Amino acid sequence: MEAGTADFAREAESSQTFPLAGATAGGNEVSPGSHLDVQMSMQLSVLACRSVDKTNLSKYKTPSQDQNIDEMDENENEEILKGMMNLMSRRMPYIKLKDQYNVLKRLGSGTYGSVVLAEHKLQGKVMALKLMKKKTTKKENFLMEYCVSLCLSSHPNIIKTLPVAFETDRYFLFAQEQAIGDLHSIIVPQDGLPDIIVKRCAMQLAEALDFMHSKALVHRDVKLDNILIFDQDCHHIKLADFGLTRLEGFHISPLKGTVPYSPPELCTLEETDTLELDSSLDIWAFGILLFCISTGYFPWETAICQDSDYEKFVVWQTTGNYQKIPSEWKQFTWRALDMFQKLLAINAMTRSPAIEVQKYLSDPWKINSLKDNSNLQDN
Ligand SMILES: Nc1ncnc2c1ncn2[C@@H]1O[C@H](COP(=O)(O)OP(=O)(O)OP(=O)(O)O)[C@@H](O)[C@H]1O
Repeated sequence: MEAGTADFAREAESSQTFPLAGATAGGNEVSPGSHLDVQMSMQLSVLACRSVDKTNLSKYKTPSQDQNIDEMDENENEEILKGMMNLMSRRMPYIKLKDQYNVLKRLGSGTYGSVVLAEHKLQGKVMALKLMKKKTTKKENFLMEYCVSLCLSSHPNIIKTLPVAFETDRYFLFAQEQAIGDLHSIIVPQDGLPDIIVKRCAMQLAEALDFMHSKALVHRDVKLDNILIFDQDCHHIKLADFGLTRLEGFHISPLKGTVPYSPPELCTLEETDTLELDSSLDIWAFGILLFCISTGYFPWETAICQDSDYEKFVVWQTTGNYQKIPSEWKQFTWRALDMFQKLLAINAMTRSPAIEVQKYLSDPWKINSLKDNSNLQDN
């Protein structure tokens, strides 16, 4: 069994235990209620199981096969996603929200809609419902986000999407487990979070990104608001919002995604040009996010040379001259700087995989945390 297949199989089992509104055992009908039937959940999960795992394939490939395997990988994943979206599209129930759910409160909102806490009236199950306005959301994009979220949700650091999706007059909706907030809400501006919490977040996010990237999926919107927390000390955090997620190789236009997190190759893209999507885009955003949670601010606004903060970073990187370290980077230890240089490599081809951060977890990252440690030892 390929890595990841067991997770998806577990997902298939767990979706059978999720309360099903009026589903007939083994039948195809979806009740006027909102839950997917058992067979539908199984089909989705089986399709997800077939997803090719790049890390596993690479064990068997010779260098001359590289290109073919990558193409096969992406094509197969695309077919799987299309299959899931087709199934979903044909089975998605149409309901009146108020008939089946009590909306308890708003949990958050974003560019494409809002997220509310809701209780299923019959089953009493409480869940987060993501609502996307039909006026501004193509059904295809909704289905893509839902299917990608469902495929990835077996990972412990990715938000769990429930087999519940439906439409109302005004919205497309799907359900997820409820978090207590997002990383943005706990960052202390201009100060950041303590080293120990930053490293906790780094480790969990690296695992989530590594999992996505092994399925040839690129998140494209890694940012503070999209990291959901389950406790104030970040012992348990999860990557969320797969609205922009696409397969590697997809062509993206300039300025999709959030600017301070965008890598130079995207910021400098001409209006009419496109960029072939690659996981290195998420790695850059991950590096920026780690800087943000460590310091409480962004290292620069936009990764273009007209931005003086970014320009100083480029000079330091291209000259390799440690005398040229910009002041805001001097608060980090040599080890942390080494890690940041790998995540924020200006040349996208040389950026490390997210999981590289694991090598740095036993070192202090902030210089003031070194002082704190020595004070602790002195006492
Ligand atoms: N499962 C959840 N539990 C608790 N809060 C959530 C959950 N999902 C989302 N939120 C909150 O709602 C906010 C918006 O959610 P989300 O990012 O999914 O919406 P969006 O419209 O896709 O946003 P964006 O503008 O980033 O594309 C999040 O930043 C978070 O604060």
